[in-house]
Amino acid sequence: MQKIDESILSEVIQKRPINSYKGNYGRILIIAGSKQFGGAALMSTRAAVNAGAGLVTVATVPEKFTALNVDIPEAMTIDYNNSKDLKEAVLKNNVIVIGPGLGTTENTTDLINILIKNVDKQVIIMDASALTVVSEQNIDLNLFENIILTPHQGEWQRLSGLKIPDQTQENNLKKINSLAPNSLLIVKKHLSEIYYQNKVYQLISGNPGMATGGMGDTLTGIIAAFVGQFDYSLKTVSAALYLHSYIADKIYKKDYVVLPTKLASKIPQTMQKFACSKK
Ligand SMILES: NC(=O)C1=CN([C@@H]2O[C@H](COP(=O)(O)OP(=O)(O)OC[C@H]3O[C@@H](n4cnc5c(N)ncnc54)[C@H](O)[C@@H]3O)[C@@H](O)[C@H]2O)[C@@H](O)CC1
Ligand SMILES: Nc1ncnc2c1ncn2[C@@H]1O[C@H](COP(=O)(O)OP(=O)(O)O)[C@@H](O)[C@H]1O
Ligand SMILES: [Mg+2]
Repeated sequence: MQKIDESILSEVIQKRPINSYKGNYGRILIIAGSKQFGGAALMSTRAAVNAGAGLVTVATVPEKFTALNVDIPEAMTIDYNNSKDLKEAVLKNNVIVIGPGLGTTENTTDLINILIKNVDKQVIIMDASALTVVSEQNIDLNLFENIILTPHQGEWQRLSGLKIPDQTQENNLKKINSLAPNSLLIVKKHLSEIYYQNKVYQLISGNPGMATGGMGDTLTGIIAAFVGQFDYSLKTVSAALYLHSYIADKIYKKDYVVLPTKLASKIPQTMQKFACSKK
């Protein structure tokens, strides 16, 4: 089993070419949030914008537009219950996050079905409520050509049927190979693991200060921005996962709890540090 360490950051994070423009850095659609869980959409979006995504659109409930526009004016907003707008956004964007804060209502099932009908080669990052609904409704994950799954251990238990003590690397590998062999799976926990193409990779950073609501939502935004700017590969996703915990570890040296909003605020300076450290 390979470890994911700091060297991945300078390997993946690139200095920007002088004549580049926002269109070079990914079009990200984040389908997230609900009346109850607006913060999840905000935290995912903030992380995507701060991690350098070129253009970010959030599909959410209109009640959250003002909060989003005030907190993250860089992002655009659409109503996910307007299926025409959502369909257009799915077609237009190349990386799509679905799940944070959606809740497990029929509405979330409808959103997943719209995605299934309209998606082609876009990279899907499926998290949180979308994973729970997929487990409950037995939705076939193989309908997505490029999919990254980011369950925590509770969500992975629902998806895989494996109880937490049984979530060994061997069992997880077997399960993902039968559920969605072409996916990239991140099982989030202390020392998160990536399962990809029949191999396991383990993160060697992170801390218990990260055990706070919104930390996973923030990760989805970072992964989306990285895939949008760099490429869809194991290395890129590993770098996104590492950056998240790397910044959290720096904050944890001084702060008892690692606030997701604080973590997000430190993404641009940390990325610049690794981009500039390249020879
Ligand atoms: N501010 C916000 O709007 C927030 C919204 N959130 C949203 O709330 C919805 C429910 O997500 P939750 O994850 O809270 O609830 P879930 O019900 O999906 O997961 C929690 C369950 O999983 C179990 N569990 C086992 N191992 C776990 C682990 N390592 N980490 C977390 N849980 C573990 C817990 O005991 C509990 O039974 C999602 O849509 C999520 O995105 C959360 O992200 C928190 C912040
Ligand atoms: N004790 C811990 N050690 C290391 N990382 C942790 C710890 N607790 C939580 N994390 C990390 O924080 C994130 C939590 O994700 P998640 O449970 O989905 O949060 P939320 O849904 O509230 O946004 C994951 O990346 C997980 O690995
Ligand atoms: Mg989560």
